[in-house]
Amino acid sequence: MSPPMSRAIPRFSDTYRRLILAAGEQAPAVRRMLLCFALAAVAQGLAFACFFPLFSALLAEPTDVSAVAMWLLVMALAMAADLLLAWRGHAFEYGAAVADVTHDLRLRLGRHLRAMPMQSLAAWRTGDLAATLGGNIDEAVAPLGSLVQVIIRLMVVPATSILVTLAVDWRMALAMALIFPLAVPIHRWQRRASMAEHHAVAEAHARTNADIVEYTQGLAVLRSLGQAGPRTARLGAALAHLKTVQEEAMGAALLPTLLMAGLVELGLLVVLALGLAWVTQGSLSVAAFAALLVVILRFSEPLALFNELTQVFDLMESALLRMDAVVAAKPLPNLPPSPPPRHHEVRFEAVSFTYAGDSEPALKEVSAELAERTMTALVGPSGSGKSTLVRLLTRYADPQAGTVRIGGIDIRALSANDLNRCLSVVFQDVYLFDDTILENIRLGRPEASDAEVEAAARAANADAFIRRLPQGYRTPVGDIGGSLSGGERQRISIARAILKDAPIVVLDEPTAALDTESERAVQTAIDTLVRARTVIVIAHRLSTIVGADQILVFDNAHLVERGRHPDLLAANGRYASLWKAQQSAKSWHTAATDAPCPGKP
Ligand SMILES: Nc1ncnc2c1ncn2[C@@H]1O[C@H](COP(=O)(O)OP(=O)(O)OP(=O)(O)O)[C@@H](O)[C@H]1O
Repeated sequence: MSPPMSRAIPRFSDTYRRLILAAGEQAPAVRRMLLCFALAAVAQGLAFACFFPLFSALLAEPTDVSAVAMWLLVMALAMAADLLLAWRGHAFEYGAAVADVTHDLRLRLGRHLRAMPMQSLAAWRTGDLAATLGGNIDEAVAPLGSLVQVIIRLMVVPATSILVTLAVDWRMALAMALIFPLAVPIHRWQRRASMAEHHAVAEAHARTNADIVEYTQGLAVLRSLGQAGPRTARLGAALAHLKTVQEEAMGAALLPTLLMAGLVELGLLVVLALGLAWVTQGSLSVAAFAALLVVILRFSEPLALFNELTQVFDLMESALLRMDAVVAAKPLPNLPPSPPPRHHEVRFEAVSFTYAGDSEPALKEVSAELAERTMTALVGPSGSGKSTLVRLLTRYADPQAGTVRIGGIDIRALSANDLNRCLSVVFQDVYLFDDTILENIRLGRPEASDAEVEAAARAANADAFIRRLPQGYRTPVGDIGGSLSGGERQRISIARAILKDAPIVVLDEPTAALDTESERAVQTAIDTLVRARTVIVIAHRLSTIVGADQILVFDNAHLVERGRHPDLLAANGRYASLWKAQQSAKSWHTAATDAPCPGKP
């Protein structure tokens, strides 16, 4: 999904404001470009207006040669000014500025993504974000020069011509302006339809994009589950939806466009009829009428295309809106800054948290103290709030009530860098980037030397298998990604954490999905990582945490028990029943595997 967006017809002034915002540091250049286009259009309007005196001088008896020459000169000067100003405006488009705007915009949106709370980021699907950061930026910026120039011209040239004509003959000006009162509602109707369709097309695009990314990323899993076919059908449905929406969009825009073209033709006929009547009556000179026809023909044709042009404009608007939605996600508010903590015990003080959109809290008034250099295990049934507690420590989001402290300091007073330096998180799913193994480990501490990376890998029990890879540490993950086992990926992730050397380590049960042999190798790596650190481990298999200094037992968003393994067993409460359930499942499993296979002696 992506955040909702407004569907009102955008005013040109709104698009202008968004464009200037999107242009960032290049905003003055964009403003200059728009001004040049507007002035060029005024110059063109003035050039057209010269037809009236020019034709009058030309058709006078006898021909007023000096006046003809003068008006031709004025016309030529106005046209030269038009050309010069338009060229000046285009210099922006053809210069590096458009590339600069696009580049800056990507960087700025990237910075927003980094500062965006993880909870807001999680609301976007990956493909959706990729479409916004990739395609939408180009859609918003690329048409800037040519499109804006044409639209400005279409609005300013007729307006200027009409104003000048007003000074010559108010009836002709009125006749020329006849087209506009009817054109405005048709134009608004067309834009309303086109805006709705553009949103639908943009959403369908984003959905298809996200589906394609998900499909390709999950293809291995889908194949293993035999679901590649059914899922392809789902992707096919998304593509079919996109096609339908695109067809509808074209259909919806057609009628207003045809009406507009018809209206312009009708306006021409009316002006023609009126002009002829006035000429016959003798209240309008033939020269003025001829000039009127030239001018009106010159701008009526592009006016008929105005609707089609504004559709591209709406595409730009829709892209700008999607970027606005990224920018609208504000970073979490910080308290007045504090220096980094000097010790690293963790305290949760009456913390309550409800996810955006959920009605039930995920944590309710949880208070716990995790002493420095001790191991705390979080246990409890699925959905009881264990991961949420850890997320609050990483500032995935801030709790609605209560405080999280490291070394006595409210984490909202720590800079993102200081908080990040305090924490290493080892997840169950390890993400490896498309780079070498060496660089993947170096992510833990980018300034680490090769020797330090290798030392971390040795400590994480990963050195031996890395050296067996075709190019050792310099093997690109893309070449071997699929052939690394879960345990090997896990050890790369632990090597990262060892290299990072953060005082607090969070383990999201990294051995849960491993076979016994990999588990042993990873456990050795973990033992090195957690030495002399404050450790929080989310555990599903209670047998792995019997030695923990403290076990926090969660149930339905509440912290219901705490203590060491033997004490909790003796208390015979929630933990004891979880333990008994796991033990009996284990003995049932052993009994089942010990039993002879049916049909075998
Ligand atoms: N991103 C999210 N958006 C909305 N609700 C969420 C989100 N993540 C978790 N929840 C809800 O919050 C509650 C606590 O979830 P949490 O992941 O903290 O539980 P858990 O104990 O870690 O579960 P598990 O052992 O299955 O990982 C659950 O009801 C869950 O559905």
